[in-house]
Amino acid sequence: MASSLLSSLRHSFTRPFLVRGTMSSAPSSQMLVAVVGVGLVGSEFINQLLSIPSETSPFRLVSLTSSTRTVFTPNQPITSASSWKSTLSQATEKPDYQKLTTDLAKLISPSTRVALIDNTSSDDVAGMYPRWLKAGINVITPNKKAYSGDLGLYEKILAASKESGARFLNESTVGAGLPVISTLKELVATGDKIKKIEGVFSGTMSYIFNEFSTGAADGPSFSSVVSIAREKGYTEPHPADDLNGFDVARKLTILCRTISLSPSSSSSSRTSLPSLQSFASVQTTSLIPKPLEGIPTGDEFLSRLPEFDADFDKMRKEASAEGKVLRFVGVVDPVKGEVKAGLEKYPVNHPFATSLGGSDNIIMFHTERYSPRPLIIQGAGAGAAVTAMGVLGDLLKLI
Ligand SMILES: NC(=O)C1=CN([C@@H]2O[C@H](COP(=O)(O)OP(=O)(O)OC[C@H]3O[C@@H](n4cnc5c(N)ncnc54)[C@H](OP(=O)(O)O)[C@@H]3O)[C@@H](O)[C@H]2O)C=CC1
Ligand SMILES: N[C@@H](CC=O)C(=O)O
Ligand code: NA
Repeated sequence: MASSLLSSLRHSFTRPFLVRGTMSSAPSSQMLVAVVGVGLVGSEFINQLLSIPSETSPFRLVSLTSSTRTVFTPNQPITSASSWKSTLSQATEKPDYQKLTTDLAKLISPSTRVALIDNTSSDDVAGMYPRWLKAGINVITPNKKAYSGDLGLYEKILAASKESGARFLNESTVGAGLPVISTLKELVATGDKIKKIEGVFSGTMSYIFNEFSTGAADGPSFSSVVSIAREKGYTEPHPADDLNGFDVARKLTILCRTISLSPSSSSSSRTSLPSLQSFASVQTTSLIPKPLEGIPTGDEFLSRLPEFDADFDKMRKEASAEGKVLRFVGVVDPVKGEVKAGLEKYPVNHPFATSLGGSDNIIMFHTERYSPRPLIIQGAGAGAAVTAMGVLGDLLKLI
């Protein structure tokens, strides 16, 4: 998608340009890109970005920051997918977000814009968004922390973006690369009324229950499928952040706030949604056994999870005896004023039982226009490739 869109832009962009005294052949209007967080999604994003041919790309990768190191090279953009890791690992500078803000802001000009991509799950990095936006730096992220956290931070983000005109885009925060946020924005911006959004919003929970609860009374142990979900890169850095339902609660909060964002969204759908102070206001059922609450590392958590396999096995057997499967679902219901996330039982012939595989998400938008049959979006909802694609898709929206 990236290269065909970009090749159509070739003629309008390709002209010589000057960055701090360096001449090179590249687009006249350019977007300088700084990446913070080079884990699973971050690394894949960088590789996808660098796979766009540099002659046609309006993007220049000028900064990389991990949790321990940072590089800032506006005069010599990073172009090599095979060497960026060693460039960063040899860097001696420590991350300094105040300095990065100042350095990036200095690069902004009528022909040069800047986008910062946050591929961490850090609250501290999310807390920087208002400052970055105020400085005119566009922010793109799959990190749910800012948009689902404290309402005060979210309001500061909206205000900073309005003040400077810099944009914040977060498609990959819900359904990874699936077009969930953009679809919802278009529904409400064109005047449709959201009656209910329901679905399976967690790739991890989807994978776990697709494998664990198939309708049969027996199957693999709960702890074993959780470990595989982690190995496949679906879980949050700490898998308990998925199993406690908070990841789904965060996604539901983002959907609620996205509905409220549009000035043309109907007053009825806006006012009947509860005003969420944060994702913690969502009615959520946790799957974490009480004795495992608060375990600081994912490794320790997973090593103790087998102690509770028998409890999960009992739930599977009960569902099977009723001819049902277990699925972890989320609901945003502006009509009832309800937002909730929890484990439910569904008949074995229900779409949540028959049509999902792997890390699939399924999201059903019941709206005034899409009624009685909902608009349905389905596909992989976690994993580095699809998440990074959603982030790169957002970056492409800026040009
Ligand atoms: N994986 C998926 O399927 C999806 C992920 N997401 C979101 O994408 C984001 C990244 O996920 P993922 O790549 O899987 O997670 P990873 O744990 O693989 O990567 C996160 C990276 O962020 C780095 N990091 C943490 N704090 C900081 C900091 N203060 N400054 C710079 N770097 C920092 C970590 O470094 P270190 O290891 O050194 O701590 C780590 O490399 C998360 O917010 C996640 O919720 C969204 C949709 C799907
Ligand atoms: N851990 C999350 C990753 C994407 O948001 C999930 O499993 O859905
Ligand atoms: Na998405």
